[in-house]
Amino acid sequence: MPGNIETIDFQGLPALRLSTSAGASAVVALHGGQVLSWVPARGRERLYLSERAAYDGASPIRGGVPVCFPQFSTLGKLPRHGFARTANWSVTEQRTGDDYALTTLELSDNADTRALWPHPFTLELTVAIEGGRLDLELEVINSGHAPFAFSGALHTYLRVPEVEECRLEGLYGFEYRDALDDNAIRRESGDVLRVESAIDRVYHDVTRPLLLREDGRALGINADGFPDVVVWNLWEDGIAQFADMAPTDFRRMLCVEAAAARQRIELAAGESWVGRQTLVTL
Ligand SMILES: O=P(O)(O)OC[C@H]1O[C@H](O)[C@H](O)[C@@H](O)[C@@H]1O
Repeated sequence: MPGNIETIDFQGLPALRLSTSAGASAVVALHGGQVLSWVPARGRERLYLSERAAYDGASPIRGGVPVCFPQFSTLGKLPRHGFARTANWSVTEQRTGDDYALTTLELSDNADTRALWPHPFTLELTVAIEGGRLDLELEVINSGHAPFAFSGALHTYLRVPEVEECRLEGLYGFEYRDALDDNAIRRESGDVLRVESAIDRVYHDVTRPLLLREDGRALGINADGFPDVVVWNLWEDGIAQFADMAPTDFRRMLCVEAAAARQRIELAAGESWVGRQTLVTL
């Protein structure tokens, strides 16, 4: 039996469900072009999706993999994380094979995006599942006649059994900006990052794949094109300020984001840029 892709209704929003013969699956909402679920073959859900997430078709959905574009966080004048995560994307490709399923969603400039950001562009997000692997590829195309610059991220919310038991490896020696310490620039001194309090850091120019070890299992996290890695968890006091997350959910999630957050990426007219994030169960 080959892989399968079906159109579904997810909490009232149109979405695609991808599945493979080995039992892997993913759900991708057209709202935001957002992956909401990923279950690897012989595994369990690996993405955090809040039970209190809003599905009103206008708000960002809390969890999964929001696409932040053309602005990461508040690094500019646009709404936080830009407009791609609240825009309606369309499906341009669906492909399945014996052991994989793949879809591409697209978002191009329109009156709403041009009112906020005056540039012609196309975004293509390709989501592919195969065995224990999720591949996300974001292509940014400058379809206009002038250069533009953007920042952004694949804002991946990983579901973890207990955040304090997790160990994130691979960040040793990299410089980071600490948003919770007046944006101080520091250098990671530990081989292993343990999250035991609120964290909001942008690690710069990370050139190694990361490994998230949890109780008895591990996830490889690799990025390409995106220079930075954001690690984010609100912890107890922080999450209390968020209406769309349950108070104890800080224990169930850890954002490890593939990002272009330190410097904007310049894209000449007619040029394109590609960034990827791959998650692999180990
Ligand atoms: O609440 P949101 O707009 O989705 O942003 C959620 C978070 O995204 C990133 O990880 C930023 O580093 C955080 O500072 C921000 O709070």
